[in-house]
Amino acid sequence: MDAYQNVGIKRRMKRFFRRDGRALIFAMDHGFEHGPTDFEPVWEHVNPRAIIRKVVRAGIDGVMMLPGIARIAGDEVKPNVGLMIKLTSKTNLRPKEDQLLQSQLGYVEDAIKLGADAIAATVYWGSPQEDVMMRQFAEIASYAHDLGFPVVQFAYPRGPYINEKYGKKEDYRVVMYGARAAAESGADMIKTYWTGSRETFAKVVEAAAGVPVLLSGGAKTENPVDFLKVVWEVIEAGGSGAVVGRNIFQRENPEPFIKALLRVVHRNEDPEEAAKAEGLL
Ligand SMILES: O=C(COP(=O)(O)O)[C@@H](O)[C@H](O)[C@H](O)COP(=O)(O)O
Repeated sequence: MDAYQNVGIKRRMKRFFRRDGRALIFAMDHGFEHGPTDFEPVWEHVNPRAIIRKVVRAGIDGVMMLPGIARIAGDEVKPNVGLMIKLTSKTNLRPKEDQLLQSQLGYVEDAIKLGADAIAATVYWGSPQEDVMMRQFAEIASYAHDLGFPVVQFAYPRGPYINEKYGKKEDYRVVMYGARAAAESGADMIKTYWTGSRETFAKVVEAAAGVPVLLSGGAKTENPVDFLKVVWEVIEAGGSGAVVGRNIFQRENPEPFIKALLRVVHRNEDPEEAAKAEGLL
């Protein structure tokens, strides 16, 4: 028989993942992490209620946010949608030498009070401050797991030695290393970078040894089909879905785009066909 905690973790994972084991999650921590200028392309989306209402209406599986946004607008995340609360971040205003650190800005108890179904934290693998983030993640994960909550790691390889050794942080060997480190440190879900091809992303998924791997969206693509194609490759590679921010809230009309993404994630639809079906082409 499972321990109580395991039952809670499994049950809460299902708040995000459908029966096919995949999820499309909306990310909305940018006002803090990048600054409100990220919302300038469609300024009405600076209002968390306005954008969350749209993504929920479009059928999103989960929403990720920091505790303060959950306090302001968490009630827009309807009970059938998973709520992921992230407890670490940094501002873009920090001096450059401190940009490779995510600090803890909230507590597991508060995320639970706010109705979280999962708790998230970032680790910049390869950062000179990797040690701090590893400990932060360990503390958050240990406590959340004790209480039956799944923990999501944003496993982002970033640091000077990575650039020196591999040239870029998206090199599949680096992303694969971060995903493996996330799995070995006890994550229940992993969010990481696109590696540029289905073959290399498949290796990232394998390195994660059964822990679901989700794509971290990245900058908005001008042509929506370009992003749908990346998500399609992620799914074909065995990825479990995507966590998407700018590609959603920087679009004037995000609802048909989300519906097209859901077609790709949950129905393996061809990206162009999905875009056509939702009137994007
Ligand atoms: O990790 C984040 C930002 O990462 P970054 O430092 O911009 O690479 C998250 O805060 C975002 O929520 C995540 O990147 C998903 O949003 P998009 O990248 O799709 O906008």
